[in-house]
Amino acid sequence: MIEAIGLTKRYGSKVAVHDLSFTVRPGRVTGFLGPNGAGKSTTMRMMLGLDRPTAGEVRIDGRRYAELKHPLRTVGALLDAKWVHPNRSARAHLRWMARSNGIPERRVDEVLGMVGLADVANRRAGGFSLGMSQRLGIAAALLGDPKILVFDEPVNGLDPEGIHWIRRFMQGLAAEGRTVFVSSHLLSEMALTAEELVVIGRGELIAQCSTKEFVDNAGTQAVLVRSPGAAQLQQLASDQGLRVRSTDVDTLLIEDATTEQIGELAAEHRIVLHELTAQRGSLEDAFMRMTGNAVEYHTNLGAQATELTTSGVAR
Ligand SMILES: Nc1ncnc2c1ncn2[C@@H]1O[C@H](COP(=O)(O)OP(=O)(O)OP(=O)(O)O)[C@@H](O)[C@H]1O
Repeated sequence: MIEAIGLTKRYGSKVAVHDLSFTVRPGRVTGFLGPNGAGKSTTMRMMLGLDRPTAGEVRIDGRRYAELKHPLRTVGALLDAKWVHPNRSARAHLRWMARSNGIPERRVDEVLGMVGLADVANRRAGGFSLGMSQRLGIAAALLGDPKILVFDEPVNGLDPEGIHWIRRFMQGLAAEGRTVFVSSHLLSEMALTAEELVVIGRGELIAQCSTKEFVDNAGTQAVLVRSPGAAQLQQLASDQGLRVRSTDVDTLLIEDATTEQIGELAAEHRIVLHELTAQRGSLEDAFMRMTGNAVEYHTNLGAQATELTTSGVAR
């Protein structure tokens, strides 16, 4: 389990992370979601003892990183896939890491097999594609067989096959009972990968909840209606305070409404409907609205939900 408690990081006057508290539990993939610059990498670096918090702390199975007796056996991380000596082979790179951390060398071939790099184990890591480098980074994270894994944007720049592989691999690690914490700036990606989400914007917590709950709330709801009585229905819906756009003579788009609501309104006034369809706005657009600046967004997502003020600062 990973616990962030009141985590804050300032770089001079820049506040990268502010009073961030959340919990990451084992047995599922938890997505760490936020737009570029939201503070995900900074938070992950603090988790791994690579950056010192200005305030607050991170506990890994109840301890600070610096207190862990065998860090690599407790928590494995992929932060920067290109962090290898370019002239070393994949196997030599992992052997060097294993040796310096008291991990038996036989584990090297095990992890190379797990990530599908056994056939290229003796090739120069500097010549690896991004996808292969990511696999090597994951192999390094797995060397100590840790129960906790932290991956920073592992699918960035990968082709669909690479993305699919990493997604399935992370889900497999979680299914073994491990704690898997993975960052991304794409809600659509996290919706397919993670069961639980920690969402941040401008260094502050926006929500911690299940992915389903977040996605259900993130998409804007609208109802598309096609009807010979569109004009009358437009008037009725407007009278109820709904925002209605007419997209064609017989077609309306009614925002923040449900199909039940519009269907019943039409029935009450004996208006014939030819189509009644629920429409979802783009998930990414909704996500940017929720995490970006200059938005007023009220959410009741999860226990730790916060409310964004017009300046985008959570309170
Ligand atoms: N060493 C540093 N010195 C000054 N500012 C920094 C430093 N590291 C990060 N920042 C700033 O802190 C903020 C958070 O950055 P961070 O890299 O953690 O965000 P992120 O969510 O991981 O985004 P990205 O996906 O773009 O890396 C950004 O505004 C960034 O410019």
